[in-house]
Amino acid sequence: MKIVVSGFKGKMGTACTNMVLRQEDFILAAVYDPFATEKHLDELPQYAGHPVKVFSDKATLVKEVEADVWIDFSRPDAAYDNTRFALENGMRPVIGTTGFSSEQLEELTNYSKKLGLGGLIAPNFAIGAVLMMEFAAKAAKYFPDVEIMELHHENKLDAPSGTAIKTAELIYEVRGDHPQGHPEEKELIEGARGADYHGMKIHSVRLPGLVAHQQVQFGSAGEGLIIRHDSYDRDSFMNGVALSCRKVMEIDRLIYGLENFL
Ligand SMILES: NC(=O)C1=CN([C@@H]2O[C@H](COP(=O)(O)OP(=O)(O)OC[C@H]3O[C@@H](n4cnc5c(N)ncnc54)[C@H](OP(=O)(O)O)[C@@H]3O)[C@@H](O)[C@H]2O)C=CC1
Ligand SMILES: O=C(O)C1=N[C@H](C(=O)O)C[C@H](O)C1
Repeated sequence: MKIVVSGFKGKMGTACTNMVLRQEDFILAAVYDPFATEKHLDELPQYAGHPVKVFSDKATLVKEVEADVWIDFSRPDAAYDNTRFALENGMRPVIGTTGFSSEQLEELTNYSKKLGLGGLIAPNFAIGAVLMMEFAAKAAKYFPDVEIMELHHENKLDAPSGTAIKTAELIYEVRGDHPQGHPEEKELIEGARGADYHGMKIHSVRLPGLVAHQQVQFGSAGEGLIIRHDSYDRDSFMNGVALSCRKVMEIDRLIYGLENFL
């Protein structure tokens, strides 16, 4: 299977290129980044002995390279364009980049169906994070009062995280709208109670030293329940990305969420 890694210079892009090079049935056909130069390959030890084409221009890439899968870990503001581009050019998208609106997800899904091309957009590729979301949705049936705290490294561009949004969506499916806290509560400093998603609060923490962590905290009369997941290392996402590259070859439309492959 021939794979392009988009955003290859980044933290996740670097982990993905290493992962692709480690898999016997994967070929790293090309790497893409709008700001890349050949010099970047020389600087990256993981490419030693592997002739890989580097592109800073998508149009040139598709003229010179044929690939089955487009892995993308770039920026929230590039996620839609890159996914659309992959589909338009016959590459199955495996997208970890966050920041899609629900309208964009719907449009891309419809487009992939028209083309009959498989793909996946997943806000989190760590198996433990998928389980955390499923457990949280299950608990919400019995514990409708919940707050989500997501904690990430200080270079993260989007807040709340894609994982927190997906978790909130799953919980909303179970419990619906549910105002929380005192009806007369007032924020003395704006934002003190976090973001509000159908009554549930989402808090975003950004600190050096963190990777990706989320705590879903439930409260009920006289008891509490905390479901927590920690990614200590970006390797935590790689089994999910590798699995998804194989699975998108077997389906004929774009899907949202790694849980669909587990
Ligand atoms: N789904 C999941 O499991 C996970 C998702 N993520 C998501 O992946 C994304 C990337 O995260 P991370 O690797 O930490 O970020 P980084 O900032 O480390 O890497 C992003 C890279 O993308 C490059 N880039 C900028 N614009 C484009 C573009 N238009 N096309 C392709 N590449 C581009 C950047 O280049 P430059 O620096 O020169 O601008 C940078 O090298 C984020 O949205 C994050 O939330 C992260 C971890 C797990
Ligand atoms: O930016 C990150 O690092 C991560 N982004 C994803 C998200 O927004 O949920 C997945 C994971 O939390 C790491």
